[in-house]
Amino acid sequence: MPLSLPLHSPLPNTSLFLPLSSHPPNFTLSTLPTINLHRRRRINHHHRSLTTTTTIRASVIQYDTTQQQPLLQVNDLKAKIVENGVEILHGVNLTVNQGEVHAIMGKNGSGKSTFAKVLVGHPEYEVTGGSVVFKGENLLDMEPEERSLAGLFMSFQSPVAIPGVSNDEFLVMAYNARRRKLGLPELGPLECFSYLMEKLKLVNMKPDFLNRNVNEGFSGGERKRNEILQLAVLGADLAILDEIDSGLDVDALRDVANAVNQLLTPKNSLLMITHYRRLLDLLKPTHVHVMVSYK
Ligand SMILES: Nc1ncnc2c1ncn2[C@@H]1O[C@H](COP(=O)(O)OP(=O)(O)OP(=O)(O)O)[C@@H](O)[C@H]1O
Repeated sequence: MPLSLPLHSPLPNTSLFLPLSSHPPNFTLSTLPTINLHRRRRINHHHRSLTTTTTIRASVIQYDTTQQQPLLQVNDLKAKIVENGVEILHGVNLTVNQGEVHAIMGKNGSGKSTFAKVLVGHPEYEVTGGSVVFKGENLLDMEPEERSLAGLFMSFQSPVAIPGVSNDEFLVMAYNARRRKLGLPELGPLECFSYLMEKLKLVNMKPDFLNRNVNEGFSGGERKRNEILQLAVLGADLAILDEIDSGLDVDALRDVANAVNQLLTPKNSLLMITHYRRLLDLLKPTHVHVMVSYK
């Protein structure tokens, strides 16, 4: 069923653009448009209503009526750019429960990528206020690597190359580190090989990708596909995909969406940033948030 709200634009109701000091209790769900959403097979609800969110200069206000286990709880998160001290996030609130698929949309420069990068501990940003709880733990106290080992995964808009490290070396190293963290024994070379082959198939990638250095010489689309391979291999409780659809041709987009859909379970969640409806049609979000710059 198509969404009735033009998802690429801010909410039409200007009364929703709140002053920065406003909090969700000022609003009730009935003041917001409720949209019938695609039925998701993995959730046993025949009908879900879409929770619409508005953001003021990167302040997300969310209306959540679900009762599932919270995976990520962001409360009044504020962050600035380290280099110039400019505050980009002015108090973001967001809750992602297990089994949910959230999409963040909004204009260029509204702070979507900054928000995602702050969640994974990107060194360009400094958190100046608020809290982030991930799986019951204070995420902001963790180093970026610990966040990843704890089950947070992010695909970047422009994933970087790692010269001199082959894809399979990287994946085996990262996967075994995650297994250790989960208290599981490391996989040996043969077990790893068959595990990686299975994941390559899921993403519809050729085995020769494993021998190439991570992202070195990869086309834009290959880099994006490779990000999903990393997600498939490492697994994640919360996967953040930042514009995974940009620059992908039709076949690659379908492969990426198929793989992501197969990786989703009622226990894990997805937070995707996108400008395009076509990804929403393929990944069927349970919640859509619109980030709006307040000037
Ligand atoms: N490291 C940085 N140095 C300087 N400015 C930055 C930095 N990171 C973010 N910004 C600025 O912060 C604002 C938000 O950027 P961000 O990339 O988060 O926006 P976005 O909503 O993801 O945009 P887009 O849709 O274009 O990807 C922009 O004005 C951007 O120029």
